[in-house]
Amino acid sequence: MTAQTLDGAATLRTIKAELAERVAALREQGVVPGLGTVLVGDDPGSHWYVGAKHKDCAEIGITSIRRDLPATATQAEVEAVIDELNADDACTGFIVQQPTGLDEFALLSRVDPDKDVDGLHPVNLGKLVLGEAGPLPCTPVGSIELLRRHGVEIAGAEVVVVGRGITVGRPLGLLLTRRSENATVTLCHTGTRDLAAHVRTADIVVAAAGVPGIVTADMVKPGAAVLDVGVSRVDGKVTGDVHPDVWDVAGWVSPNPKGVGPMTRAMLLTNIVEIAEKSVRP
Ligand SMILES: Nc1nc2c(c(=O)[nH]1)N[C@@H](CN(C=O)c1ccc(C(=O)N[C@@H](CCC(=O)O)C(=O)O)cc1)CN2
Repeated sequence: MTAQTLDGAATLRTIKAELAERVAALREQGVVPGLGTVLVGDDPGSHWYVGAKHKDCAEIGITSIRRDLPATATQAEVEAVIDELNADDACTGFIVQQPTGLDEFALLSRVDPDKDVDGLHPVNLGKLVLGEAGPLPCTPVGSIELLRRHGVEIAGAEVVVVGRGITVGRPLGLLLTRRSENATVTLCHTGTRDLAAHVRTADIVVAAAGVPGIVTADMVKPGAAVLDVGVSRVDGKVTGDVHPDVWDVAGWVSPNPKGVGPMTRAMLLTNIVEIAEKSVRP
């Protein structure tokens, strides 16, 4: 058996086509959405991600405001750029690309929560805990959207998330246990005693530990859906957390690349468009 593909690249194309229509409608009403990015340093991966985000924006009519700073930039210099984007009316929302090597909690906290298209500001993460509306973190919500658009049943599913990071694992547990998703979630991490025993129970596995190949075929229930979120670079090549032999057992697998990564970009675009639409119809 070979698993079916949870195709993030194709889904991104579909979502961009849908959003292009919404952006065109906004422009007709005189609203031009704009994405800002703050990038610190020379990490080639981060440069690629930021470049891809601006390319996506250009394709669907969102304008770009790009602020690239050298690796020597200080906390105060980055905070000054954040203040500038907070005050810029042409900037609907913006992100500080991680990692920065600086105090990221302080940087995230300085972003105007209403412009936080990453959904990672403490106020917006707090809203997620409380079940209030707000921008949602892009990778977790993109993972759910990928499953939904491929018809994978989430309600009632046993989900095992491997990884408790702030950008993926923790918020994903909160999203999946909302009434609208109704999944049962087990959050595993480096302190989990028997990871394989937990993963074996799962209808849906989300591998977001950043450990190449940590989820192997012997751990996966036949027919399960497996999302590969982890990104490591092995010999310069993107390598995920899901071992290739999982494709022989699972029902669905998201490849890596071309799985969850493009969905992160799709949800960033969605967050910008939603904030812009709110400015027209609050
Ligand atoms: N401020 C943020 N920083 C980071 C986030 C984030 O959500 N907000 N997540 C990751 C990186 N990330 C988004 O910025 C991201 C990851 C992957 C992709 C993507 O499209 N990947 C491609 C392949 C890329 C490659 O070949 O290297 C794919 O998976 O097909 C986009 C964005 C950390 N930082």
